[in-house]
Amino acid sequence: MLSIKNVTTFIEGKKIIHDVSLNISPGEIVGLIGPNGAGKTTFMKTILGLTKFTGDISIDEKNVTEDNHQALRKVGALIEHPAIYPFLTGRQNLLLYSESNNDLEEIVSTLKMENFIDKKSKDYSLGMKQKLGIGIALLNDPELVILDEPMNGLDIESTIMIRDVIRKYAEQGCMFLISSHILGELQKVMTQVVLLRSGKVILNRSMASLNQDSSKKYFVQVDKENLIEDLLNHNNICNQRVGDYLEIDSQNVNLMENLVFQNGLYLTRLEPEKLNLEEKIVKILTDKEGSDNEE
Ligand SMILES: Nc1ncnc2c1ncn2[C@@H]1O[C@H](COP(=O)(O)OP(=O)(O)OP(=O)(O)O)[C@@H](O)[C@H]1O
Repeated sequence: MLSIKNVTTFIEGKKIIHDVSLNISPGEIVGLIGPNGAGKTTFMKTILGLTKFTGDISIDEKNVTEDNHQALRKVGALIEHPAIYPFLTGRQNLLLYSESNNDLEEIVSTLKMENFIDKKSKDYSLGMKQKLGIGIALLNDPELVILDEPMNGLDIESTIMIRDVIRKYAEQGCMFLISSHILGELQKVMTQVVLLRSGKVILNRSMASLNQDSSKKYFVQVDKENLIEDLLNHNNICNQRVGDYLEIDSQNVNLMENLVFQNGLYLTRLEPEKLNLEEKIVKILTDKEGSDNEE
């Protein structure tokens, strides 16, 4: 378990991360999102003991401090640019970190790197470097893997492959913290979403609960459109016209259905509101902006 309690990070005396708390359990894939400059990379670096911070960070109850990285023994990371020696081959780069040859070979094959792994990495494309960087992060059976924008430079085939690899490792209990600007991509793998803004966590939710949330409102349409609004108003059911349908709260759906039935109307549409993740995030950020301005 990764446990982060009240962590505040300073860079050059400036507070970049503000009092963040977060837990990640084995098998969880946490997506870290937020606007440019929100502090995602800094937060990841802090977990890796690379910045000054106050608060507590522990991995399996071992504390991470700026000068004691023992707790990070089972942590793999790819932050910003992969740390690759350009005049070594990909395999030689992996060998610098690897504790087991079998594991190394498996990673080369899982990440489909056979056709370039024995060439000098100075000649690699962006995508090849990225795959090698992810390979280094996955070496030695890690308990936690931290990936900053892992899909950078990857083609569609490689993106799908990396997604499958992340899922496979998570199924075996590995924890992931992954940042990405491509929300749709993260959405396909993450089990929990953390939204950072100005160094503060403004959302930390499981994807399951976030998806449930979107069903708070329902769209309703009936055959005799002119009657339904009056019927709902008469029975104190709050509703709002949006184009050619009405929007009502989910707790009023049963009542509305009974009224429609009792009054001989026919429901032609009843659907939960489904915002996509991007719309939800924009809405959360805009709402937060509004409440900040009121403060
Ligand atoms: N070495 C540094 N010196 C000074 N300020 C820094 C340094 N590193 C980061 N910052 C500041 O910290 C804030 C957060 O930066 P960070 O790179 O963590 O954000 P981010 O969410 O990863 O951004 P992006 O999505 O653009 O990559 C920014 O205001 C940035 O200017």
